Amino acid sequence: MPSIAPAPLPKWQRPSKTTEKLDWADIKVIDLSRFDEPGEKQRLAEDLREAVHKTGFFSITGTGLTQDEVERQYDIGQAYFNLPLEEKGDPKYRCDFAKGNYFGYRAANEKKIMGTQVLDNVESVNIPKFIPSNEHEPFTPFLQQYRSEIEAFSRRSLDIAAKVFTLFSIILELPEDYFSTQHLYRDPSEDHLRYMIYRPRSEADDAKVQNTWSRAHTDFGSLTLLWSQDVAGLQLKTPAGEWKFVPPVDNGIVCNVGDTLDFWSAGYLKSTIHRVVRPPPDQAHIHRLGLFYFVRPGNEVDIKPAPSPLLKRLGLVGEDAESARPVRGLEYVRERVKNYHNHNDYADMKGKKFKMGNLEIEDEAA
Ligand SMILES: O=C(O)CCC(=O)C(=O)O
Ligand SMILES: [Fe+2]
Repeated sequence: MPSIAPAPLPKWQRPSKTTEKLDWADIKVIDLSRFDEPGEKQRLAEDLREAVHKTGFFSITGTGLTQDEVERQYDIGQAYFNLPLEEKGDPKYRCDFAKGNYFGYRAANEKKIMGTQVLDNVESVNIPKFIPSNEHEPFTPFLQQYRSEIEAFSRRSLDIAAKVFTLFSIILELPEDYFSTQHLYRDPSEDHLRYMIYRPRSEADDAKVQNTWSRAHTDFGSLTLLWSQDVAGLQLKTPAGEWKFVPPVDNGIVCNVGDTLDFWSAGYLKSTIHRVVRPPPDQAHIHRLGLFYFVRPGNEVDIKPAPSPLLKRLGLVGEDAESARPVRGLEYVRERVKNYHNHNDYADMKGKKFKMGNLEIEDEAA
């Protein structure tokens, strides 16, 4: 097939940071630039321990990605969302929520929020890993033009995540590759690179839904990489139950632990509740474009507490942890996506739990 040069794209403009005084979370920043030097991994793991145990949110810098490489992904995302709805919303390329399949396009304005008439304002597209088992998953022709650079970025994202998994393994006193080998690029999983945009609503509509742009939730997989977002809105819930804004970190990536890693570590690595609210007044008009990589567990991987000496000493896993009938990676993620998205109303889930086999997670603690 002759290669066709991709259409040139308008540059995405990074929005200015807010000048409002917000209640920011204290986020640990881990610099990965010396990751491969002797003793460095161990030092970084120690530095990270408290943050992952308390909230599971932290930032990484020194990832090897340049600003230009990252912004190119925003250019592609912006151009994609500017397509007419008939094109990006073609049913062939949409998420199939009835099956819990999150690959493809999720349209805005199709679901109501918290029982009101106010509509969901989020559009996203989830791009699966570029491996043979995903050949028939949705990947729209527009994005296909940029396939080689999207694929390169997707692969590098998981390479970065693998470094974080190494730190988690060290923290739990497991072999260094314990988690990274359960999240290999070549193995089928629900991993995806995501472009996501929130469309501003009127102040009056936002007020009807308590300013909710994305309701409180935990992430469904193992680890989320969220490229530094200058439009404030993401908030995490602290162990004391307070909502705090997650601060941007220049040329950094905010990371947060998801449900499956929380289960895998018997709750030692925290999958913390977070949400997105209407941005502060100086940013509330901005179309809030975001870039993410969601790492999910391998489809066939057993989600059960790891045989970690630390977790055993803490009494978090018993010696017999190996015998319970575990839930598998694909099973958990598909069921969780279905439960979350396959309906017409993003209701308030305060106090509700999601259960699957021996796994249970609170969507939002009361
Ligand atoms: O848009 C954001 O800042 C966070 C979105 C999020 O939490 C998610 O998509 O899981
Ligand atoms: Fe999330």
